[in-house]
Amino acid sequence: GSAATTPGFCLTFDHRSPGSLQQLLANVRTELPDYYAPWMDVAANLPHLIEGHQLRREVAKMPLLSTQYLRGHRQLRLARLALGFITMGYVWQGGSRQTVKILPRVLAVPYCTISELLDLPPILVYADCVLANWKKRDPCGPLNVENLDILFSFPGGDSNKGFFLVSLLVEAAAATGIKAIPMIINAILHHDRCSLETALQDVALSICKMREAFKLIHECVNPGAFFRSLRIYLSGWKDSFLMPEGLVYEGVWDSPKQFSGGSAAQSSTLQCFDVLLGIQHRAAQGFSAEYLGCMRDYMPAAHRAFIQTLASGPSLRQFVLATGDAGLRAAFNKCVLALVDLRSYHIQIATKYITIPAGRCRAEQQQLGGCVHEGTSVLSERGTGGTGFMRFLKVVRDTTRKAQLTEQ
Ligand code: HEM
Ligand SMILES: N#Cc1ccc(NC(=O)NCc2cnc3scc(C#CC4CC4)n23)cc1
Repeated sequence: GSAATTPGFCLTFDHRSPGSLQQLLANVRTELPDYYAPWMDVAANLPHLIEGHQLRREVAKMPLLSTQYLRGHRQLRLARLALGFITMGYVWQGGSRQTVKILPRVLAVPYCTISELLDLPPILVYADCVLANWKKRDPCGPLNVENLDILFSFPGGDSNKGFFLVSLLVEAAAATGIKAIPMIINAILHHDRCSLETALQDVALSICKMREAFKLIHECVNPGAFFRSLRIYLSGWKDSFLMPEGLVYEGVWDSPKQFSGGSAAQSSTLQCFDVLLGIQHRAAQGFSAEYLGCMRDYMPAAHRAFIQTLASGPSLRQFVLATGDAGLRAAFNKCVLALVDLRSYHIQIATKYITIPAGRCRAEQQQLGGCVHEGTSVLSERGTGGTGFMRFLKVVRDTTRKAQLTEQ
């Protein structure tokens, strides 16, 4: 990873060049020993097995495999990705009507063993289905939608691919901003205003590029497919009225355990920029502060450590204010406003892909049979089309806006 050159304050992060990550996921089957074919075949066939109501039967036929033949971080991440998709498919295959209360030991035992090794919870997280769930068609080609594909999918067709790949491209656009962070810390420690201003401009530009990448969502994801299908499979079993006790991990723990549904609050990029800019999401409505904080436990250990290191380092806000330099204040505020802009755009997308389909669904509910109404993460409230998450997104956006530096 890249590190600041200043002794004693070393920022490193586990960013892989796309090349090596693409080696990891080049061909899912060959990437793991054949011994693991039972997992990979079911995971690669998940939409078909779920739609054909065969998933339970396939899992019942699965042997209990040992994790000892998995070699290195990449194979552990790939095995975890496959088992995570199968687990979510297994729990939510019957929608919210027939939820499963027990995860069979042939899944639970290896899934919890690998999760323990990777210091991640035994539930699908953002680092699985966005950060590790992709490969390049042409290994030497560019990182764009045409040359990318996802490895595993839920029912919901191409909208799966759109949702996960657009998120990945937004993350990729953040890379230059994240790489500027060690330079910023260095510039603060060396009182180097010029380098600091340049690095802040890189961060602002990177966040603008993230917003550009976001636009792809409109052509790659269908609101109905997202709301009625994909989001069900991302749901968790913590504070869930559908699974009030949580899930029994057979052969691992003898009482049910609760884990939060997948959320992009598990994305480390925006949390990095928040910490860099000193944006603290207060406990307004009791969600945003601890929710964003808790979600750090659902991030890869290296990402969690990077955020912690950043949070314990010198304060960029204090430094910029102390210099009284208008140019630095302007560069800092440009980063904050770029984040506000990104979050505002994201709220519009959440409205198009959740609030509106939820309203339509509720209208249908009055006429015809019901439709599922519960969000993936703990934020959404049942029946109200998940207004809990909308309040959360707006509080986070408004807190970001208040973080601008005014002349002291
Ligand atoms: C169909 C498209 C999308 C919908 C419906 C959507 C919806 C949501 C919802 C409901 C939340 C609240 C927390 C949660 O439940 O996860 C959220 C949070 C978040 N989403 Fe998305 N989102 C979408 C696309 C994206 C994309 C492409 C990104 C880019 C990385 C993204 C980044 C985030 C982040 C970083 C958060 C945490 C809150 C914040 O930091 O502002 N979202 N999103
Ligand atoms: N009703 C309702 C309602 C519907 C959806 C949600 N939340 C939701 O989909 N969160 C995930 C999310 C949000 N933004 C982004 S980018 C990439 C991801 C992802 C992922 C995988 C899960 C790890 N996400 C809340 C309520």
